[in-house]
Amino acid sequence: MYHLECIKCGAKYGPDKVIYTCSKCGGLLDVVYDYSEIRLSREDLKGPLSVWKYKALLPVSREPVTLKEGGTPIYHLRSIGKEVGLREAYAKHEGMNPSGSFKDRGMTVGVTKALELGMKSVACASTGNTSASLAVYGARAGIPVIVLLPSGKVALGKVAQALMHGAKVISIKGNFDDALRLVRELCVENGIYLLNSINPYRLEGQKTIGFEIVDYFGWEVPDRIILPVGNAGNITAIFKGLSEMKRLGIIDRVPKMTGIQAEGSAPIAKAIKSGAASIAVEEHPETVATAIRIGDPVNAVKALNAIRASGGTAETVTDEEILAAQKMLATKEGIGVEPASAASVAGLIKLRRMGVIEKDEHVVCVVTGHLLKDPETVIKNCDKPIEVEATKEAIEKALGMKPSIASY
Ligand SMILES: Cc1ncc(COP(=O)(O)O)c(C=O)c1O
Repeated sequence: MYHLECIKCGAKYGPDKVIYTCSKCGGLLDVVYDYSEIRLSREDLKGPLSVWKYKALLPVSREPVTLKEGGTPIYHLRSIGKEVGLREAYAKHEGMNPSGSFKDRGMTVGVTKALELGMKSVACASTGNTSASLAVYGARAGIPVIVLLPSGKVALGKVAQALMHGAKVISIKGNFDDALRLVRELCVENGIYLLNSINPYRLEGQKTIGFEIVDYFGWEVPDRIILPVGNAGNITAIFKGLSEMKRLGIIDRVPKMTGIQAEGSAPIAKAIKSGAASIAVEEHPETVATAIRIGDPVNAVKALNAIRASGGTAETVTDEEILAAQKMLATKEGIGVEPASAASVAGLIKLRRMGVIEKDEHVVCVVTGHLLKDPETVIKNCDKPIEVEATKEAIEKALGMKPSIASY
């Protein structure tokens, strides 16, 4: 059994209530299980990785709306690790989920919950990936999807997905924070189910990233998990899930949760660095990593706690560092990710060079979305294809080769 609980005033709500924040104090809600009832051991968790493998710690009872999400690969970062002097550096590639980002973990649970609650339509505001994922899972479930996007600031692949999977796409003349404020009002006033990460059920799905990481390493807990941070749902979710596993005796500690933000959009990193109790909202967030272009992260309170309680940290990286890390991952490791995802690896490089990450640490970077999500940024930052006549000689010349014998 489980209920919803306000993290601020402790008010409790039944699992069937459609509610996103505490109606008494406005605080964020958590899904809280009756942990004494959950019998779960390492023995019960044998078999391949997937979101629904961890059903005992997920808050739905009906058949899930699923596209076989989760089970994403973990890669050893041999070249990057060598370059920064870190043997145990890994990347978990969440771009290998059905819609190409980690959001699918939240949506398989969130959309299933929407059906369980009898909701007839779903909506979200999005920097792109949430909308793509919700469109996919709404289509799978057969319910209408509405998405609000900040006009001109969403990567092309993500808009294409939302459109093709049949969502009603509204582009607003404002930023993500405006879109989220508006969609919250829209949902509450019109009985539409809100599936942004303020919805605690969505975060339950996302916590399975952490489960899969410790499961993959044979329940050996990495020293640190590094994530890009936007609305701060993911870092919060992974911390919650791993804290639950610790409570159940499946693991013995929780990794240092480490959040990376783009320099122009960094309210959480700034609060961590200054020791402030709460964030100062960034009115005009800006970064090439549009997925994390968020000035007023809705899960800030939870994220600050996750970082501090785990002994982690937060850091900023420049757009140049993000794009350089994206290129390094692509060309030196064969791992294709979108800019926001590369922020975690840019953060790894920076924190290692600063000496914050020690050389014998075991570190996992979560790379959150696939390279093809944002083709425009790639095209802007790579050499253009070389156009030549359709002859072997022209190709050889373009490749700087000596003309072959046959052409004499
Ligand atoms: C690719 C990618 N990385 C990171 C994030 C940030 O995740 P969160 O909002 O949970 O901090 C997002 C959010 O949209 C994203 O799409």
